Amino acid sequence: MSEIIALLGYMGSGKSTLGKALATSLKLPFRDLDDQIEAHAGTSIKELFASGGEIAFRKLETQVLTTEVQREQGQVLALGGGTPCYGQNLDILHAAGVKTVYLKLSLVSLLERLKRGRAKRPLIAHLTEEQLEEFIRKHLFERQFYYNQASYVVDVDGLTVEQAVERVARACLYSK
Ligand SMILES: Nc1ncnc2c1ncn2[C@@H]1O[C@H](COP(=O)(O)OP(=O)(O)O)[C@@H](O)[C@H]1O
Ligand SMILES: O=C(O)C1=C[C@@H](OP(=O)(O)O)[C@@H](O)[C@H](O)C1
Ligand SMILES: [Mg+2]
Repeated sequence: MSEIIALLGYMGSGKSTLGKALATSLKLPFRDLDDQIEAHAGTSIKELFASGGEIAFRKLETQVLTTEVQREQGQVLALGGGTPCYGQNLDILHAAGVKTVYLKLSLVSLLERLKRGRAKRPLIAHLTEEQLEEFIRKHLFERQFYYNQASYVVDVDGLTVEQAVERVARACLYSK
């Protein structure tokens, strides 16, 4: 079976950014599940949430994920923040032999990043800064149950992109 490394973690943890850099470093193709969903739907995530709501988005997410894990060629796949938390998605990943990596970041660091990056994320786009902190605290607590089931948990708090990539690569390549 092909080697697929999937990055998971909360919104803003760096899945898309580190995924691309990790793929370059490992000389593997890179795919972002959100981009694949947008390509499949022919519209943006924002529009998908606006037109069909989160339930429609989650259905499509599982559908596209199922296609992605069946690829023959190895790849680095950046998941969306909610991907491992819905339906059978975690089982789909692990049953296909995908190595999953949880990019773990503190609440403070996530908040700092998401204050600036919330516009393109429909789940938090409408929140004020104060509401954002409350929301992330609770949401992260709920989602950690799923994130902690990843094959590898890598603490990337305070690391540069290069440092984080090295740590993730080491975790995936040199441990069982
Ligand atoms: N060390 C770092 N590692 C990853 N992302 C970082 C880092 N420092 C700053 N960032 C920024 O944090 C944001 C992370 O967003 P992104 O990669 O889209 O995360 P995700 O896909 O997990 O939501 C980007 O704006 C990125 O430029
Ligand atoms: O956490 C979530 O439920 C979501 C995270 C987003 O991806 P990022 O984690 O890359 O922002 C995207 O899939 C969608 O907005 C829903
Ligand atoms: Mg992303």
